Amino acid sequence: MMYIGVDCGTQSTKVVVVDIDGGRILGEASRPHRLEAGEGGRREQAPADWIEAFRGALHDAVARAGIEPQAIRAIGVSGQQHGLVALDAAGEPVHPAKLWCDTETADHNAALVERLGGEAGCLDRLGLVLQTGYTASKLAWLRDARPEAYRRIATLLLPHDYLNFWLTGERVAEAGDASGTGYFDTRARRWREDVLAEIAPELDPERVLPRLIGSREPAGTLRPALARELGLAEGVVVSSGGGDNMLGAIGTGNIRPGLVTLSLGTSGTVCAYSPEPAVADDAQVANFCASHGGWLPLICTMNVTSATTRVRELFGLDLAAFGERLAAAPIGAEGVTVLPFFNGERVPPLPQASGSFLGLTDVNATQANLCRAVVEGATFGLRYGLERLGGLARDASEIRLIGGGAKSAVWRQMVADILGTPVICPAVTDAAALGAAIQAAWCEGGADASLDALCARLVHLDESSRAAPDAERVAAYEAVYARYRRALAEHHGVMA
Ligand SMILES: Nc1ncnc2c1ncn2[C@@H]1O[C@H](COP(=O)(O)OP(=O)(O)O)[C@@H](O)[C@H]1O
Ligand SMILES: O=C(CO)[C@@H](O)[C@H](O)COP(=O)(O)O
Repeated sequence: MMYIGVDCGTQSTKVVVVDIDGGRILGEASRPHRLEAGEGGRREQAPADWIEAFRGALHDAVARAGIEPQAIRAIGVSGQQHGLVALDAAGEPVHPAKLWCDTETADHNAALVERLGGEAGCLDRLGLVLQTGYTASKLAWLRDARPEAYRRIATLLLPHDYLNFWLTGERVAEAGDASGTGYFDTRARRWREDVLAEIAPELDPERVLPRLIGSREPAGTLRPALARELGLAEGVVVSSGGGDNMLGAIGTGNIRPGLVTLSLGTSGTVCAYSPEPAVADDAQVANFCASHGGWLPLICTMNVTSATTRVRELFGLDLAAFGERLAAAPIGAEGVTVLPFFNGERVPPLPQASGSFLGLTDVNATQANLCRAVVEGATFGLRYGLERLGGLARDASEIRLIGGGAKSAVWRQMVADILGTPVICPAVTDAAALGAAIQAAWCEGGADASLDALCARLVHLDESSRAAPDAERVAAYEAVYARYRRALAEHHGVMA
C-alpha cells in the first residue's frame, strides 16, 4: 500500500513515496521556493509557489518510485509553522504569506503580549507566551499595514492548512500546527476566540477560524478534478497533516518520551514528546501540541542553515568546499565567535537583533575559521535552547538529527559534542515528509492501524551517520560555549 508525504519547508517542498507493506521509501524529490526578503525583517512567500513546487516534487517522486500513481491511497502534508495565509471569500490569498521567520511584526507582538497581560496572561490564556514569528502578530500587522487586504479576510489558515485546502477544498486545522497561531489554547486544544478578538476585533471567529479536526481525522478527500490532473485516484484521503516539527517528530519515531528531535533546517528546532502539556515557567519554551496526540515542547532558533548559507555564499563556496573549510578549522575557530542573528532571533528572544562576528584578528580571520564559527554559533544557540527545555531533553538517550545541515558529518559530530548526547539521522532525506506519509497511513488505515507499528516499519536509521560525544571534544566545546555565552551577555544582555 502506497502513501505520500509532503513537507512544505521554507526553502523547498519535499515529497516522499512510501510502501507500507514493504516498509520501504520508494522515491523522494524536492523543488525549491522563492523567498521575498525585505528591510525591517520582512520574509514572505507566495502560496502559489508552494503549489507549483508541490506539483513538481510529486511528479518527480512518483517517477522515481516507479509506481502507478493510482496505487496511492492517502496523502499527508507537513508545513513550515506559523505562516499567515489569509484567504478571501473566493479562496485567494489577500496578501503574500508572512512566514515564521518574518520579524517585521516585533512591535506588534510586544504590544499583543502586553494586551494579554504579559507573560503570565499569555500562559494563562494560551499555554505559551507569544513570540515574534507566531501568526498572531502577523494578523495584527496586516490590520495596521494593509487594511484593504485585511478587510477581505474570510479564512485564516497556516501553510499546511492551505495545501490541505487546495487538495480537498476543506478549510480545516489540527492542534499541532494551530498551537503556533497565538489564538489557540495549547492545553485545552481549542481556539481562543477571545484572544483572536483582541488581535482582530473586526473578524468573526466563527467565520474565519477553520474547523478543528483531530490529528487522526482526514482533512477530506482529493478534489476529483485535481485527482484527474495529478493522475491520482479519486477518493484519495488527505490526513490532518501538521506543522513540520510535529511531523518531523513522527518521522523520527519521537512519538513517546525519551528521544529528542533536533532539526538543522532554515530554522533550528529541538523538541521532545510529552504526554502532558508542558507549561514551562520559561517563556522561551513553546508548549506546542503534537500532531498525533500529546504535546511537543519545542524551542526554535531562527538562524541555522540560513546563517551558514549566508557565510558560505559570501565566500562563493559550494557545500563541498564549505564542508572542507569547516573540517580544516579547529574547535573554537581560533577565537572567532559568531552570534548569527542575521534575521533577529526567537530563542533567545531578540527579534530585532543583528549578527556579530567577534574576536577577529590578523591571524584568525580566515575563511575556515569564519565558516566554522558560524556553524558553532548556530549550534550553541540550539544548546542554549535545549537547556531551557529541561529534563525532557536533558534525559534523552539519543538525538534524532534532521534537516539539511544533518547531511554534514562534521556538523553531526559537533552536535553530539556540544550537546553531549549521541546523534543519529534517519535514512530518509526529509523526516517531516516521512512523518506526514506515516500519519496518512495511520489516518487511512482505520482502527487497525497503529502509529507505533507504522513508525517501527518505516523509520529506518542511517547507522553510518551515528556520532557519539567524545570526552576531550566535549570539554573543549564547554570553554567555547562559555565564550559564546559571555558574548550573548555582553552584546545582548542575555544572562540566564
Ligand atoms: N552538507 C551540508 N552542510 C551544510 N548545510 C547543508 C548541507 N546540505 C544541505 N544543507 C543546507 O540545508 C538547507 C535546507 O535544509 P532543509 O531542512 O531542507 O530546509 P527547510 O526545511 O527549512 O526548507 C539549505 O540551506 C542547504 O544549504
Ligand atoms: O517556526 C518554526 C517552529 O516554531 C520553524 O521551525 C518553522 O516551522 C520552519 O521550519 P523549517 O523550514 O526550518 O523546517
